[in-house]
Amino acid sequence: MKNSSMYEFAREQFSAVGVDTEAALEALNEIPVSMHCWQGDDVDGFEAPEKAGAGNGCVATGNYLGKASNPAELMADLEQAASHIPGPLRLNLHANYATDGSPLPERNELTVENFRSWIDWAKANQFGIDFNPTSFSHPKAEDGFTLSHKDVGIRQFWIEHCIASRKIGAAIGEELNSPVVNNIWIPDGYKDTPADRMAPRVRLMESLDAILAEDVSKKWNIDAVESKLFGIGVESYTVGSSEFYLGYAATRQIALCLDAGHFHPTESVADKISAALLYVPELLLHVSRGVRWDSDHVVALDDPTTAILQECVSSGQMDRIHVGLDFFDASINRIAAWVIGTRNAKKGLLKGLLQPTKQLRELEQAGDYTSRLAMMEDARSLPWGTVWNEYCERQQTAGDNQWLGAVKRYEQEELVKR
Ligand SMILES: C[C@H](O)[C@H](O)[C@@H](O)C(=O)CO
Ligand SMILES: [Mn+2]
Repeated sequence: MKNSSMYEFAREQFSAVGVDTEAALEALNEIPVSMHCWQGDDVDGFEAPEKAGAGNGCVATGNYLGKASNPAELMADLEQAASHIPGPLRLNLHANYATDGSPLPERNELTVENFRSWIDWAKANQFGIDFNPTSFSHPKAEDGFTLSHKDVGIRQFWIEHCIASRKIGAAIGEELNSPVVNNIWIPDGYKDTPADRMAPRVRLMESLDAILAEDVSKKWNIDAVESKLFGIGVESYTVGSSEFYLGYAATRQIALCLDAGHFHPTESVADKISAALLYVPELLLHVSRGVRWDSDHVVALDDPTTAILQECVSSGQMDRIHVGLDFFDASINRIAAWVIGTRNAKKGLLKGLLQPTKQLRELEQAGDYTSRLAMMEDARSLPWGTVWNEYCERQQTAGDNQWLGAVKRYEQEELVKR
């Protein structure tokens, strides 16, 4: 049976529970997903090799062939991945991926011109760009402290880097006519029990205030802050904890980043969305998959991930939520990792858009929880996969089970040469 006939049948089934699949497909096409550049090279970046790894708060494990090691390779790999992903995409760029300038300036002196090739690439490929200061993998982050460092000189260096990143974000946003989400994540914390939990947090708060004090266009640069529960070597105390950043983002009215891997494994990140949005203007999601810990596995279409993405759309707050990805798996083909994870994020959004939300809310309002559960559970077996394949077809992108061959060919033709 052709997918188009199957789609007509699926459309009727959704329509029977009050869901308009055409409206869902239109809405899906309005939600960009920000693909992170760092899946392509295990978070290495393009700076001097001696910097890579120093004070690195991110661990990619595996040694799959074909890692990108220069801008041309990373851009080609991104294009290969994007060709198998339907709908709008953005590029989530880290400051240590600066391409232009020889030698590259220190991080606190970076300017938009150091990212000129990325801007040209984004224009050519119709991507928006998001940005991140890189406060790790650097000699000044070697002891694991940056914006909360007790040394005022080191703190100042990272403050200047974050200010430079905000200016870069605003300039890119204006040039691409698409605001840049600029997300601050720092690795700061202690392996062992601290004697003073307050002082580093006061320093972090003051550093962030100094960063935000710089007048940068709010129209083109959206500031976000990302919390974390713990990291390898930072098991006992993270300066930028969830409570710290929720309070900070709420009081400074900036965006809060929720990384799905940065909470206790039994916490529901989906449940945090509506609560946080009462107090912060916007959210950035780092869609990721923690396996036992913040392992940054490729996004799967598992229940917790689906719940997060469903909640984004069913909350009716999608215009205040930015969807970004954050995983890095070096044990499998890196391009396939991007394709699988990004398609899954989009599938989760589609599943949310295909939920009979209005009807479920009416049942809830009427106190008919039996029917609410029955409808919610029956909705799970509606043929959303057929609607997804219709979307892929309309976007001239391969449907499920049809894209991997091209990625394997690219591996044989390009990646093996590296
Ligand atoms: C590379 C990213 O900035 C990083 O993954 C950060 O977002 C994070 O989640 C660190 O655990
Ligand atoms: Mn993250």
